[in-house]
Amino acid sequence: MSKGVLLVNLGSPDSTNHKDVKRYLGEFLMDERVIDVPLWARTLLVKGIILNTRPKKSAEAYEKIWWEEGSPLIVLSERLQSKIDDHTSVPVSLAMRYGKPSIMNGLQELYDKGVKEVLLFPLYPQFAMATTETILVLAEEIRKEHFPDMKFITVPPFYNHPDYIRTLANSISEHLDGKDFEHLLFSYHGVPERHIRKSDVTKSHCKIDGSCCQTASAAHQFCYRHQCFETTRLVAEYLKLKPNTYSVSFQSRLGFDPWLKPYTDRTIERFGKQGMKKLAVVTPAFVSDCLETLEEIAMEGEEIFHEVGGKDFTVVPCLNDRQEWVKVLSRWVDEWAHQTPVEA
Ligand SMILES: C=CC1=C(C)c2cc3[nH]c(cc4nc(cc5[nH]c(cc1n2)c(C)c5CCC(=O)O)C(CCC(=O)O)=C4C)c(C)c3C=C
Ligand SMILES: [Fe+2]
Ligand SMILES: [Fe+2]
Repeated sequence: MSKGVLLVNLGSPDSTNHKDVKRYLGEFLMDERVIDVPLWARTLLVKGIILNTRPKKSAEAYEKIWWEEGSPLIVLSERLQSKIDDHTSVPVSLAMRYGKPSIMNGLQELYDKGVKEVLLFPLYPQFAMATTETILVLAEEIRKEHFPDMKFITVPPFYNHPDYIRTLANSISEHLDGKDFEHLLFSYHGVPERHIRKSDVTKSHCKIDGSCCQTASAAHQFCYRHQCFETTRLVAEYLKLKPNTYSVSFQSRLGFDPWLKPYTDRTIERFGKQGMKKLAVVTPAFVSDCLETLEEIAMEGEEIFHEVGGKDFTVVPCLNDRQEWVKVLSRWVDEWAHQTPVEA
């Protein structure tokens, strides 16, 4: 059976104009796995409130980070896809969960090349209902309706995979080489605490307290918080970071519900107020630089740190199309592509 790969990332608006940003945010936030309330409440919240105010603020933010070629997230994802495609023996396509290129188009592109077995590859190291799960659910709906003879295999979250940990650790040490910093902050995209409880397959493990994520449980296969802590622990171990020289925080909170804590903005502020002068930040929930890393961390985060007396603020770029990362992903793809199927 002919094989191919579909890399899937989050997506961006088509441009920074208000109409495009509003359309993109509408599609994103009306996803029941992103704002997980009943349809009537989501419609009221998103169309009645958020879309009246947020697009202006978001468009201004996108304006600050937009490249001549387009959205950094899309451009960087395209570069990654093109390099993996060059390094592997099977066709590799790219899709976005929201906006363009769509998952439908990505699957069609592979189908037109004769692909019948697709490696679905969500570009998220850690599992979340708002990222990995929503991609898999939509892709399956499209498959059933349009490509019933296609078969899917899914790449699981790779938050603790030794290749990913090594690549991330090498990228951190390379970017911080020769830089004198007091603390390394691992800032992950946040999610509402409710999402963690919803994804708990045991229905009783995730208490979101000091210890649940460190106590072995079947829940951790789908626990975003556990997986963020594990990525951090393994990278810290690899880099031999000393205790208290690194920590975890969660960024990009939206709305009034409790999200995973501690919040990144408040953490940066606290560090500065405590007299810290040199802070480094890495954002391992994102494989490609995007609005959340280039604007929220590199611009807003730096401003907060400076306002409270901090001096050096260093941001480690995402893995993007880094050579070591391209090699790792290409090897994962080729290992899958050359597996001989086990006869039933
Ligand atoms: C309201 C809920 C949101 C949840 C839950 C959420 C989870 C989540 N998101 C990412 C990755 C990205 N998010 C990005 C932008 C972004 N995220 C939200 C909201 C939620 N995200 C909004 C409203 C936006 C748009 C921008 C804004 O108005 O602030 C991006 C950047 C996209 C880009 O074009 O650059 C990424 C990437 C993860 C990994 C995640 C859960 C783990
Ligand atoms: Fe987000
Ligand atoms: Fe947990």
